[in-house]
Amino acid sequence: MIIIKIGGNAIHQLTEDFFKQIQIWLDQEKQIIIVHGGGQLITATSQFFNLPVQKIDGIRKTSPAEMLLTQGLLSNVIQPYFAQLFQQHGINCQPLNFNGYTLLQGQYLDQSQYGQVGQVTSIKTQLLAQSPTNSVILINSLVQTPQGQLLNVNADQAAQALAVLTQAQELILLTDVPGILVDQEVQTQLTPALAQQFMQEGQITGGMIPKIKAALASLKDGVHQITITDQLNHPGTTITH
Ligand SMILES: Nc1ncnc2c1ncn2[C@@H]1O[C@H](COP(=O)(O)OP(=O)(O)O)[C@@H](O)[C@H]1O
Ligand SMILES: CC(=O)N[C@@H](CCC(=O)OP(=O)(O)O)C(=O)O
Repeated sequence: MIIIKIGGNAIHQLTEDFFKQIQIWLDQEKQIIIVHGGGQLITATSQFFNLPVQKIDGIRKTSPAEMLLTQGLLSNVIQPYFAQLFQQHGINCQPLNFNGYTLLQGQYLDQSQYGQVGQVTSIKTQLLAQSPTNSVILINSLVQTPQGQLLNVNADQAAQALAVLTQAQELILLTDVPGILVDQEVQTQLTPALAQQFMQEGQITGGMIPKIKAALASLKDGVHQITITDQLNHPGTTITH
């Protein structure tokens, strides 16, 4: 099992090599789940509609109006766009939480602080078992509570939870930078202690914070290979003990 999270900013930089690598892994009978983001489009659309945009350490504070917009964009705009991209490259793709058909189940993270924001608590494993082989599973980061309420989850956190719950071999966070940069240099390897230090010193900020936290939590919970990079064939930053 390989979990690949593709950030909203990384959507536009997927290369032919990316799709070739995915097909190679599928041919090797690896199961691949892609978790896509879309934060950039959510922010731009919110601003267009004069909805306040507030992020706390990279997590979007989500009002009920913002939740509707987020759900619409992730499920009806970004996910179909991704599905089409895969199909155009000849890769079978199974969207698994498209309009209420959710793989991820969850609960509120902290409603008083973040509003309609969730965290993943479990996955519907029977949906995974039913999905066809030789096909990429494509999901967004919305979760459904036991009461049926949809909540917004940061896509890095969703990918981390999924990696841990599926005991994935590898978690790859694809973003718009070639790795963790410190003094403009990519850190090829980062230990948890160094990562904490760089966050405390303010060398790692904004959207990189949920990525680092997701990487550290995955490492602690048994995911052995965790990479933050901009391309599958670039080494990026490996998070390791
Ligand atoms: N130390 C750092 N190294 C690299 N990027 C960083 C660092 N600190 C903050 N960032 C920011 O994190 C961004 C990636 O997070 P984000 O914009 O949320 O991407 P994504 O949409 O892929 O999740 C980078 O574009 C960069 O602006
Ligand atoms: C709660 C929360 O922060 N949800 C994220 C979900 C999308 C996301 O994480 O997209 P990127 O990976 O492109 O940043 C958001 O609303 O932006």
